[in-house]
Amino acid sequence: MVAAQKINKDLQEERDKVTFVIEEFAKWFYGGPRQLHEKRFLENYILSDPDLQSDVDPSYLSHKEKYEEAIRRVVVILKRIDKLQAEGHKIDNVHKKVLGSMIVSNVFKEGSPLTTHIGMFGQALASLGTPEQQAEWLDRALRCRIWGTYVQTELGHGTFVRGLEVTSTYDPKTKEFVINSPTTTSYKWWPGGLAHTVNHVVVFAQLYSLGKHHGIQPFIVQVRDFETHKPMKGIIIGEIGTKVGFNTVNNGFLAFDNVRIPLKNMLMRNSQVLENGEFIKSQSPVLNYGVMTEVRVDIVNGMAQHLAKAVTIAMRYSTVRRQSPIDPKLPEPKIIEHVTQQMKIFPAIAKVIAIKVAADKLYNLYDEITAEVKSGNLSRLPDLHALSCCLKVVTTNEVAQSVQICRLACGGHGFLNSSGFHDIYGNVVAAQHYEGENTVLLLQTARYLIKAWSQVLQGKKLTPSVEYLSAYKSGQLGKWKGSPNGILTALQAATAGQIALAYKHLEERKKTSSVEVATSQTGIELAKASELHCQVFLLSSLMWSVNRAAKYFSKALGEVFQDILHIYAYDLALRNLGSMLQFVSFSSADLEQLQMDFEASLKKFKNNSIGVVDGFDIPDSVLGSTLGAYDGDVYERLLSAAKKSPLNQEDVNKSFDLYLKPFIKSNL
Ligand SMILES: CCCCCCCC/C=C\CCCCCCCC(=O)SCCNC(=O)CCNC(=O)[C@H](O)C(C)(C)COP(=O)(O)OP(=O)(O)OC[C@H]1O[C@@H](n2cnc3c(N)ncnc32)[C@H](O)[C@@H]1OP(=O)(O)O
Ligand SMILES: Cc1cc2nc3c(=O)[nH]c(=O)nc-3n(C[C@H](O)[C@H](O)[C@H](O)COP(=O)(O)OP(=O)(O)OC[C@H]3O[C@@H](n4cnc5c(N)ncnc54)[C@H](O)[C@@H]3O)c2cc1C
Repeated sequence: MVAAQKINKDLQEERDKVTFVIEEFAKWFYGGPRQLHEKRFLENYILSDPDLQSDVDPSYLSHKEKYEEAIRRVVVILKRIDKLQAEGHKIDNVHKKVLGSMIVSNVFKEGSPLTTHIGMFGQALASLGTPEQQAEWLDRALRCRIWGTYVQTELGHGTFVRGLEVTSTYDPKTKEFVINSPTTTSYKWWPGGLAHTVNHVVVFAQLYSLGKHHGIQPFIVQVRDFETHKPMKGIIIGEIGTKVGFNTVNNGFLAFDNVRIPLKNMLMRNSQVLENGEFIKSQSPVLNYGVMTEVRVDIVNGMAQHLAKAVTIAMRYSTVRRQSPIDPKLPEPKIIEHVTQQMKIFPAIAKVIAIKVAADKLYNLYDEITAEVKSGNLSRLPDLHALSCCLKVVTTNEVAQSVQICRLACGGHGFLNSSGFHDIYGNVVAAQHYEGENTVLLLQTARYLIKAWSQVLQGKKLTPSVEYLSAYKSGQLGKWKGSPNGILTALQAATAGQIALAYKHLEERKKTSSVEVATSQTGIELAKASELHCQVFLLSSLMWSVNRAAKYFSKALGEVFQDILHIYAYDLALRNLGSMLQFVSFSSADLEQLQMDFEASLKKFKNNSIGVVDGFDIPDSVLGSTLGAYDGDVYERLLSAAKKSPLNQEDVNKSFDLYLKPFIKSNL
């Protein structure tokens, strides 16, 4: 990988201790040798374009310049993909594999204006459009010849989709829909790329036909002219301003002043409007929510990758950095020798793997269930919805927290933009807001859990992800054992106990209130239950995967997986003691032992920790960090990045002559 590179001595010393073959781990992490090879090929091919080698650090640019530079880079990459295809390389879905992945995360540190085109517009056409509509728009969209975005949220409503205000009224005389934004709160607000980038949108609006209301439906609208890129007639469009992160995503607003579109522009795979205005209902209104589910699944996978970047930086830096003698007779140690440093970083490494494994399982479930839905069987859609909602929430929350911990683990230097943490953090916390607010999504999962508990009470059989509720009801859970398996059982007991309590309080409240009010009043307990249920899923998926690894991988790698499982399980148990204590009996000796086991697991993993982050296989060109580069040349990189600051391009800044000097003189 880096044969010619001079590696920092301390880093090399730690790498020499690694007991497993890193390449074997990397192949597993990327889903197999072919996938790893393809990822590396694309990274090299795309990122080696000379036009991406510019010395411009976008963090020093103005808001407007940042956007313009982002669009320049988008086009460089699109041309590179065209070149790749012209040279005969056949890679399925190559635009998504490049522009919707970590490969470009250092090119677009604050997000890409094409992310929602890649991640949502195409999906909306594919899952909501008819074959004729796909023939008209999908291929051009996939080849990036038209650019679009997913326009749902309004100033006044994001969560409660049924409350959206934009209307689409069918006019049978002209066979057109008239799209209109009746109020200020009906301005569409937030969609990525909407402001100045896209020329098409899939917009969600309240459909009216022949005087009747037919709920929220999707429509495709051209918002900018192909030649001039000026807004089309009746389109009011712009940007919403700077944000905590995501500043090159070009999030926009949009209002419609009686914009007319032809009948064929309603995406009619599910519901339809006929020429005479007659409305044909879809099998289920939630079919229009499919794109959101797909993105929630993508987010879970994305979170593993963002955290992989953060832990790679923190781990390599902690190996290179030396500070504060532990034994006064010895030199200052690598900071990773401090056990508290291990406590910060190793559980975060374990989380990357747990989240990756959960994302893989969720992808499989998604593929299975969407195939069933396509053939008209919607019976397992609630399983997918419940799992994708809580995983989106818990992984974005956990990764946001862990990225912070990794940043703090790098001391002062972690606060520099050049460390890379700031941009990772901005991208991660954005995902706590978008694609369904986190509390709201937990409450969606809770609806499913309450139904499952009611089935348990009726003695019915449950789907595998909630089967543990039956085991709890029949008294099989609740005894503490300090192994990962015992921790899983204790967490299952805590979750089932929490669901049972929420159910009981819900039933009590239903005696005096409607079911909706009672559910709202029980929200705190319901959200807690969902969060715990998700932790059960994460731990059980990791256990399943680690046990499987024992069969398929070398003994050395199998042992590393076991170490990771132990760290993950102990850390999770320590963080959830409060919830477990309510439903599981512990002695104080049990808790003391748990703490000891956690500390021992950190120690055991230590020699392989650097190997695992190397196995995440993130090249420097993707990592983009002064602290985390493969060679560990931290201090030279920090200095050379600082020298690039525009303020350092001159000895004296003009503010001296303008302000400081006159002030000093006037006080003489
Ligand atoms: C460069 C590096 C890249 C790396 C990659 C990183 C990965 C990232 C990938 C990509 C990045 C993309 C970048 C940004 C994208 C952001 C995009 C957006 O934000 S688009 C807007 C999202 N908006 C929401 O999510 C609204 C949230 N609200 C809702 O979903 C609904 O309105 C909800 C569920 C809260 C309430 O809906 P009700 O009021 O209409 O319906 P009710 O009555 O509650 O539910 C009816 C039934 O339908 C089920 N349901 C609801 N949603 C469902 C669904 N999606 N699937 C199946 N069932 C669903 C419910 O559970 C309920 O079922 P029962 O009655 O309990 O049986
Ligand atoms: C970076 C970013 C990118 C985005 N990209 C897009 C995009 O491309 N396309 C698009 O259409 N949208 C996009 N959005 C919008 C996003 O999906 C919504 O902002 C998000 O779904 C949250 O909805 P909201 O803003 O209405 O929050 P609100 O619902 O107003 O949330 C505010 C508070 O109210 C609480 N609350 C609301 N309802 C309930 C309830 N039922 N029970 C309990 N508590 C409740 C929430 O928990 C929260 O604490 C984006 C947003 C961001 C931040």
